[in-house]
Amino acid sequence: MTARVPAKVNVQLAVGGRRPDGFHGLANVFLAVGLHDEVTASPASPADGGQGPQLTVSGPDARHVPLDGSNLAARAARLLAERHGREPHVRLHIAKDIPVAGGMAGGSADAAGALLACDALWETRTSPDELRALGAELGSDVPFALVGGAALGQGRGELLTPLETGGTFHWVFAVADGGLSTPAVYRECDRLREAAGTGADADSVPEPRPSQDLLDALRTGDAAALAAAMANDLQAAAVSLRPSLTDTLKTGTAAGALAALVSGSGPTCAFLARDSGSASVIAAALEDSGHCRAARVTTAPASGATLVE
Ligand SMILES: C[C@](O)(CO)[C@H](O)COP(=O)(O)OP(=O)(O)OC[C@H]1O[C@@H](n2ccc(N)nc2=O)[C@H](O)[C@@H]1O
Ligand SMILES: Nc1ncnc2c1ncn2[C@@H]1O[C@H](COP(=O)(O)OP(=O)(O)OP(=O)(O)O)[C@@H](O)[C@H]1O
Repeated sequence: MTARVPAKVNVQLAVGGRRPDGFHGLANVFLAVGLHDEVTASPASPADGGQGPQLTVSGPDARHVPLDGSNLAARAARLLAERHGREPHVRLHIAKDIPVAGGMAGGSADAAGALLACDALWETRTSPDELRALGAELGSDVPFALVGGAALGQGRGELLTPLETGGTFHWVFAVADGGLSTPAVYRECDRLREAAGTGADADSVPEPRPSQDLLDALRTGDAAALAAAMANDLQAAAVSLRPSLTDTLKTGTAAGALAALVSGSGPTCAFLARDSGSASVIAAALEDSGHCRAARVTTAPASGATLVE
């Protein structure tokens, strides 16, 4: 059973104060984009070796993906098996195309794909609500990878409200050399807030809210209006940890992007383009500049995790 799962960009990431549990309250507007990982689950028996899922990974970034029990796809398979009182005997293969530690929720996509593919293989018939709840136990971005399209994530990002979208948005993603750690970027966001004297806790940071202009732009498919409303509260923290991102962002803007922003916790940078022609021009400029490892052109919205086999 193979599940195909999209990456995401956060067109708005409003970060509230740090909560007592260490997470941050969010108004997180997710948009699924057309870069995908595929997770294949096939039968395995204990005789094949090991107790838990047996994992293999292919793709250009495969060497950066952990193959031990910490892998989010393996954790997802174990969690689903435990919930259904069965052994997690399965072979999992991840065909990885989403940049690793890039702020595009690649690990979360693999967790969502493993939940869906194992549920089909094991015929455990888990409801979509229960799959999303299991996903939330694995990570804040996992429920969205199951749902796809566009959605507002509240709480720590796991409480989803689907959003309407009109038309197709054209994107370019500048993939950086090396990743950024999501917890480190949230910590840097707190540090910058404390250094600015505003405080970082939930009682000192205003409640994050989605922008109505942004939701309207998504609904009407108005790329220029979406560009004007996009914002990422983690961008300053990602740039503080990786100052060279400023050059990447400037390169895409100079090449005609309607807007440039860091994708989630970075370091991938996202550029919204007017149309597919403009996206190609932006991608070529980014590749020529040497400010990124690769530039990927794609469209949004994309569907959530889907079984393809
Ligand atoms: C940056 C985003 O990708 C935007 O969608 C997400 O907020 C991160 O989601 P994720 O990678 O699924 O993160 P999780 O695995 O849930 O949490 C990893 C770590 O990120 C930080 N974290 C995550 C989500 C959140 N709302 N507040 C946080 O402070 C915490 O330090 C947490 O221990
Ligand atoms: N299946 C997986 N694919 C990639 N990384 C994984 C996976 N499982 C665990 N990891 C670990 O998680 C870390 C973050 O990987 P991931 O690619 O999900 O980052 P990200 O895209 O920045 O996440 P997010 O956007 O959700 O914050 C990696 O450095 C790796 O150690």
